[in-house]
Amino acid sequence: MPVIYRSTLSSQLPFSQTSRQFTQFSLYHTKITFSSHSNFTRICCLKPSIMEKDAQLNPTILESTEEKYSAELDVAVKAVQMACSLSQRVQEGLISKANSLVQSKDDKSLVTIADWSVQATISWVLSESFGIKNVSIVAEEDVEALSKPEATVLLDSVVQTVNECLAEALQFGIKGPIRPLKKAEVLEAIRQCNSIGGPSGRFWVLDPVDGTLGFVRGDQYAVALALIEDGEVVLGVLGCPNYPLRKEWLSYHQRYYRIISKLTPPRSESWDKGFVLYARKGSGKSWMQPLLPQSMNLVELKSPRPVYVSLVEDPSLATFCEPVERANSSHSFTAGLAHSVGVSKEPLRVYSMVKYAAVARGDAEIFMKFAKSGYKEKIWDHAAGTVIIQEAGGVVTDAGGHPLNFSNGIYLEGLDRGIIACAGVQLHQKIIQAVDASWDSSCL
Ligand SMILES: Nc1ncnc2c1ncn2[C@@H]1O[C@H](COP(=O)(O)OS(=O)(=O)O)[C@@H](OP(=O)(O)O)[C@H]1O
Ligand SMILES: [Mg+2]
Ligand SMILES: [Mg+2]
Ligand SMILES: [Mg+2]
Repeated sequence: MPVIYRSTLSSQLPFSQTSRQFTQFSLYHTKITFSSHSNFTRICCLKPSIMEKDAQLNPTILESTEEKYSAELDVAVKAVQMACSLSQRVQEGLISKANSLVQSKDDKSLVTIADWSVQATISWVLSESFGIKNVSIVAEEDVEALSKPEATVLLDSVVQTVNECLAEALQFGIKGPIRPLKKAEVLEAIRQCNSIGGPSGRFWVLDPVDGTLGFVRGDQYAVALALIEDGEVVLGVLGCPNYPLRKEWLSYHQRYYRIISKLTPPRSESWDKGFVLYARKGSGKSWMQPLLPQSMNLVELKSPRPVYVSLVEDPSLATFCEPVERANSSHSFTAGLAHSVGVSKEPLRVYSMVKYAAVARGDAEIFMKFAKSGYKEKIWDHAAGTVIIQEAGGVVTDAGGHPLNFSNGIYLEGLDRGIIACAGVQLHQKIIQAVDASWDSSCL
């Protein structure tokens, strides 16, 4: 049973919260053995510089994580499975018809019927499952553009897409509505995601389609849902419908989607393309579940399996990933960092939080994002990915080495320069040092 232990030696350990993290620590130092007994945990350390002698941990069991949030996680995974199915269908339509149901927002970014439809669907499922009064959601999209008189066709498409998805809810283990939702109900479900987050209480964070640019280009995108309680991300669920079976295909971009969709009918088999990753804070594990193929129901789905970050520590063997668009992150700055720490492989440029998935699954060792000065990162672009990488054994901080702050509204307030996620502490430290060494001479 995963149990959180608080170590009396926490000041001496880089990781001190979970058994998985101890195991991770042991992998770096290979001199620690970890054993757990019924009421105490013992660490045997053969490296005197870390610990003088065998040591016992404080046996206080802070909390059994098995039960907490299990209902929320169950519903969240099912809701993201539904959202992946919905967005796959919309993406297939967009690509085959060069559809006009893509809009530009005021900030010139894109929004599609999938963004609104996923937001409405997940909002509806959460409210139905936990009661509308108990659900507070921070999410990316609003109803402004959809509510305009000239947006009737757009709204009709969203309503139809939501209802098609909810009609299949039972297949995903969710009770659907007794009749199709009306326009006003769909708008209300989207509008209800108007929480502004904050330091206390519980709220969900949703990016219905992360990487909308990748989505409209037939490429990678993600559906990201997280639960935050008292400022901490406690659950993360990340649907990656186009994540390929072979990691090398991640860099094929749209070509991959076109080739694969010709070779195999979409959603024909488990594990051929796409999955949902999820993690619960403190559990020490991140899990991967295949997407639910059409015509299969939940009980037939293959069991989830755990994922772990890569054990590669040597920068020359490491792969780093970053946003595709230069406008979203400085490619030249990260190229300089990579060079200075000895990363020689080509960067893996992929849309969306699929980059977090790549690190969590061990397909890449580093993710870096350095947005232009003045841009404020939103919590929904990072919450789910952060907890999933951490529980898979990795490290996620800002460029000053501080944890990301999800407790201050919709932005990652106080973010120091950029975001650095790594499979291991050593790579992470090297990059943080490289940022410090080169920041003043950068133009960021
Ligand atoms: N100027 C600027 N700088 C940095 N980041 C920005 C910027 N503008 C937008 N965004 C946010 O980036 C999200 C997409 O990030 P990606 O990593 O997918 O970028 S990229 O498309 O691969 O370049 C994207 O998420 P989605 O809108 O959900 O796609 C935005 O929240
Ligand atoms: Mg967007
Ligand atoms: Mg996003
Ligand atoms: Mg989005």
